[in-house]
Amino acid sequence: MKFKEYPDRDMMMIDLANALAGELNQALSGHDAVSFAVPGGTTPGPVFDTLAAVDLDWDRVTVMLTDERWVPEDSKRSNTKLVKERLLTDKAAAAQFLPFYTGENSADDAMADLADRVAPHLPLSVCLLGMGADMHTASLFPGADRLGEALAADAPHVLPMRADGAPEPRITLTAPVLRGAMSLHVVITGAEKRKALERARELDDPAQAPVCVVLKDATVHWAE
Ligand SMILES: O=C1O[C@H](COP(=O)(O)O)[C@@H](O)[C@H](O)[C@H]1O
Repeated sequence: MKFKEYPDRDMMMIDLANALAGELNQALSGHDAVSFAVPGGTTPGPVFDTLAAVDLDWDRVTVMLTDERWVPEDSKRSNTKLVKERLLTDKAAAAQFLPFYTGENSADDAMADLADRVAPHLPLSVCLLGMGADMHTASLFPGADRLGEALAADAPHVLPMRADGAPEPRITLTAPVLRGAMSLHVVITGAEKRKALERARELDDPAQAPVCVVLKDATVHWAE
């Protein structure tokens, strides 16, 4: 794991956005189309604000979420809402977006079709993840109902997930997809998450600390 500590959050968000833009640009120089997976939640908004204004061949970039909450797009809890409002604006509005929430009754109903839609975009060119203080990443939560399946080497690309720590059902990219990304970053803030990261490294067990699935290959970005 590479760990980058920043003097403050503003510097981290700008620096990280520039690093992601550089990696997307490099991927675009070698491929006709590239994929970019991004987290939802409360942390990545400022990274998206900077990235959205970057000059890139965004029309050759497919953006997807690392995970989605099974709520309609107009819900405050929707990760799609965040991405549409903060990332897919300005220059990045030219990117393609691959939504996970389909409006079907449940994430289980959507899973097979969604796995087929994700497949052509793998391996992910660039993947940015968040992490919760409970050491979940994407929607791989400790104790989640299908965590074992999602951690398996032969896991499907996406799986529905329910967990005590998650107020609504989720759909998430699985461990092999996340681990297979050509470039992996995790963005976290605050003392609690830094402690959680240290705990995850001690445990070194994705069943207890799901973020461990990516830590070996990821750069973790942290600011107080
Ligand atoms: O529920 C989620 O949580 C994680 C972490 O979110 P944060 O609010 O603590 O930054 C996020 O990475 C994930 O995409 C989201 O669905």
